[in-house]
Amino acid sequence: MAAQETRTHAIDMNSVLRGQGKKEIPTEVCVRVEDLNLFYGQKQALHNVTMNMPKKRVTAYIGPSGCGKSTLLRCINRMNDLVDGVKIDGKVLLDNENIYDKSVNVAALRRRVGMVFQKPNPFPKSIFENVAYGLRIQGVNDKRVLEETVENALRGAALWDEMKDRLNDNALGMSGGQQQRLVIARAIAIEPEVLLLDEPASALDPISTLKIEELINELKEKYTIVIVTHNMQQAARVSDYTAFMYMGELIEMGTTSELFTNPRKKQTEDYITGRYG
Ligand SMILES: Nc1ncnc2c1ncn2[C@@H]1O[C@H](COP(=O)(O)OP(=O)(O)OP(=O)(O)O)[C@@H](O)[C@H]1O
Repeated sequence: MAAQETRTHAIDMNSVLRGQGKKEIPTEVCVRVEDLNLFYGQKQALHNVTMNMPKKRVTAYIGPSGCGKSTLLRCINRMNDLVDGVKIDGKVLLDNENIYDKSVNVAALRRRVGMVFQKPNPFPKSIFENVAYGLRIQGVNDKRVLEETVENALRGAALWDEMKDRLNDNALGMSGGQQQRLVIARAIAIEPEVLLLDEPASALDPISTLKIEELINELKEKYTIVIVTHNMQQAARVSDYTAFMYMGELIEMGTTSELFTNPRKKQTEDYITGRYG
């Protein structure tokens, strides 16, 4: 696997990520977006977006407010289906299967593609029950299985040591940063393949932000992560690949180091050098 990945980088990772230059999908691509257009009523919010998101890597979406980052992110677990008047054409392939096919079970899809929002949204339940929630709705009630899963998920979200003696406390009593890690624990408890993070640290203080960033770095060993961020330093710190969007279009995507040090498009350069946005 590692050798294969290295080879693909050598081919030209930029063209592979944009879905150009190669007809077949490289095996390590987890999510591929293909000719995606999205309309909110009459307003087109995404224009012909094509990109690949590699498996077990972090891909960041950056771009000015309103450019379509969250809209694109929400296409990956069909959250936009919940918005009235949305029309989507094109494909989003998860492990080569189009998640917009009629046969797809959306609830099952959302188990494979977990999502964490800008504001932590724990349920008004105990810490334990927040993390066990996904299993409970799948009908799992075995105490041992639940305890094991909750512990593993809290460890995975770097919360176990802080919370192991407070599992029965109400989650709403946790700090914002702890709540955000709890929500991540809730998402990983059901072992998704992909984690979508929509500005997960923007409501947090710098120390909690750092913890989330460290966590993202650990989580990518197991999950494919896609993160929307307003913060370019954060994208540079946490992501392997960065996609720059502008007015609903994907302008450029590449490895994070290339995009920030050697952007190919003037619009990208203007944005990362602070000339607009
Ligand atoms: N539910 C909705 N109904 C109608 N228009 C929407 C809806 N959600 C987003 N939009 C519009 O789609 C465009 C893209 O919005 P989106 O939230 O995806 O951008 P963004 O890049 O994530 O912005 P921000 O960085 O400010 O969160 C914007 O013009 C926005 O007003």
